[in-house]
Amino acid sequence: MAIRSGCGGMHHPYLHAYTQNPVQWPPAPPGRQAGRRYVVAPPACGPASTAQPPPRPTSHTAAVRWRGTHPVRGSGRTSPAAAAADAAAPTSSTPPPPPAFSSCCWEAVMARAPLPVQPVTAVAVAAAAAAAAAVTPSLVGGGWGAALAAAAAAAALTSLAWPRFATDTLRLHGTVFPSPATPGDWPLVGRVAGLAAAVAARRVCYLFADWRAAAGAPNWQVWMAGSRTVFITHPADVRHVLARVNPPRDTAALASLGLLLSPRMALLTAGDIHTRWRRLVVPPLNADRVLAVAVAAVVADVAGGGGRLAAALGTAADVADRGAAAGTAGAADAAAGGSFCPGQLLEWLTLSVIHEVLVSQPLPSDEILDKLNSLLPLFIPVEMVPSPKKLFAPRAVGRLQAAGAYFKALYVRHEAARLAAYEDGSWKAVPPKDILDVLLADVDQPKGAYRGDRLRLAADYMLLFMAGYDTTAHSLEWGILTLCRHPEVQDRIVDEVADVLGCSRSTPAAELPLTPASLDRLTYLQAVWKEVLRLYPITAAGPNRRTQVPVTLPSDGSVIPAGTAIKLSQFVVLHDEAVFPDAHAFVPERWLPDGPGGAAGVKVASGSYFPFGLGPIACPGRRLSQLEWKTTIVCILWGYQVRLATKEPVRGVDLGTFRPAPYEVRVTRRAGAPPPPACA
Ligand code: HEM
Repeated sequence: MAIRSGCGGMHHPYLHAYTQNPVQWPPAPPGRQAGRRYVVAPPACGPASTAQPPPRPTSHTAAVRWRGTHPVRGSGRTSPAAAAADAAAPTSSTPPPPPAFSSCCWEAVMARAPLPVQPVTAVAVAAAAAAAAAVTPSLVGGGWGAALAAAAAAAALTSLAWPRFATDTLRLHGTVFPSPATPGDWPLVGRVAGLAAAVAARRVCYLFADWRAAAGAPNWQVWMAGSRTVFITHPADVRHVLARVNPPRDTAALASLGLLLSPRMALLTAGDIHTRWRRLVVPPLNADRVLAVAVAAVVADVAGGGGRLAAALGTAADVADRGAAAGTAGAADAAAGGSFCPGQLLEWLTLSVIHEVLVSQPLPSDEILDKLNSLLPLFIPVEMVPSPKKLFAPRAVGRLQAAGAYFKALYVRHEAARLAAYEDGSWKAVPPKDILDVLLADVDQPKGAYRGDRLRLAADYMLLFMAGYDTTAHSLEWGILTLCRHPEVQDRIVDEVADVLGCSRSTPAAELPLTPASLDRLTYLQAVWKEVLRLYPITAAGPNRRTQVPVTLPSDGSVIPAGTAIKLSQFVVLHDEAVFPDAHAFVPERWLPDGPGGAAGVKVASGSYFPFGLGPIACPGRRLSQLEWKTTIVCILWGYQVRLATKEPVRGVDLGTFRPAPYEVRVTRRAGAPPPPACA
């Protein structure tokens, strides 16, 4: 049965989609869609390239010490199981046989040998500048000065106009994809203004969904200041590009991260250096003992005597109890502290967990959280200004660098303390107990991931803090919000915990037998987690990559030439009606074999599910985040029922990570729940 989200009238169509009236995707163009499945229409003019780019080399997993303790997923290689799953992917996504070459059209010829954009552009720009310099003095008088000014102006205009003309009109660079026919496209700068407005309004992922609707095709293109971005949202193409071709991330689109400490931060690197880093870090991040530490840290905060979230829940429930006894439940409760905003508490929780995982210590204060939170609003504006960014946004860059220096100092402190502990014997380096042990064991190894580069190591240390906290916190915010709207799902989760883990309702939440293995047995909870992340993917705008070789898309043989920026919008794919029937409704059952689509439906949905990315450089924190989410939800629901206290509709906010606008929850003690722990 489909369960619909229940928050009232919102403004944007895609926000509105989460209300009682889910909107349908606009129909796919003829030939692209049949029933629920994509079918491939033979191209009118067959593209030429039959050659697939060679798969990128994938890494081999696992530092020896951790072998056997981590799942293959995210370890940096494509496992045989993953390859088999890929091979068995639904028919909608199986690459069709390559179309035969037809010499009838120019595009097909160029698809076969797409010209690299930059050299052609450089020649056009130089020619325009030379012509302007030669002609201007004789036309308007003046000497070298006028000639130089004219050359510069001609070069600037040509570098904006030529790539678009060459690609869209002359068709020099592979397939021309449809462009969204929405207002806001200016001839020279393309959709820069529209994007800037969406950034300012924090609705970038919704803009991409608008573009998808306007383009009328799953893959489309937009121009921004002389460069083309191809958006790929056809599920088969997404899988092909991420899991098989695996182009590197578009470092130009992530340059602000490199300003923090080092442009050699793992997220910005590719090839061997990145492979070595993944081999070092991914296995321990997914090792059972590290995951068990994470689960225990969550239980301590949500259900333990001294936890912040536990305290907030307990206080709010006490107020509700008193209000109920005095007959004043409602606004009076809220005024008396009977409701709270979970956002900050969840960020504290997830940062505490990653702190434990990294350095085996509880988070000492709010300082690191404040530093990280102050960074996020800086990234997008710095990203939007041209390079050199220091020139165009000196203050924001200065603040980014100051934050980088803070994290470098933090790493240096942690390293010094750990080395001292090794020295005085209070901490054993072998076997490694946390990520800091793993990093320190490697840093000076001549064949290791870092080879003495401590600045890079500090940058990656910071990356783990950054990537590991707000993503999971927002997934929990979305989860709690969704559960507030669906009390019946709350009850079903509690029943499942009691049944599957064999727990009596009088067991305190802190004593539930929660481990990575036991949480894996909660299949309904798993379905709820997946569905929340489908409806609200945290990196909603999606991974961005840049092709290094020409890529032929399996859906229709379109060719994306080397050097093209591509975006794979999770928000669009994960709301695609062709793959997820009733895509804007909350339907956890779609992930259960006995749900509405049956086992086949689960298979189709799974084939297009990628909130953590896909392929060799997908998110290595998926499992950690999943366990944090499940543990938090179980610990909350075991003791309490949650309700939304905020009356207004809760909007989605895309600030690089996609989160709900702050909202308040009210909690009441669940009937039969054991008394809360005494506060430490
Ligand atoms: C709901 C939670 C999370 C979501 C939705 C998420 C999503 C993602 C996505 C989409 C990527 C990029 C994949 C690509 O480019 O194809 C990524 C990368 C990454 N994530 Fe996560 N993530 C989450 C939690 C975490 C956690 C808890 C950690 C903890 C360590 C983490 C660490 C990383 C790192 C280090 C990378 C870069 C990987 C690389 O460069 O190879 N993430 N994540």
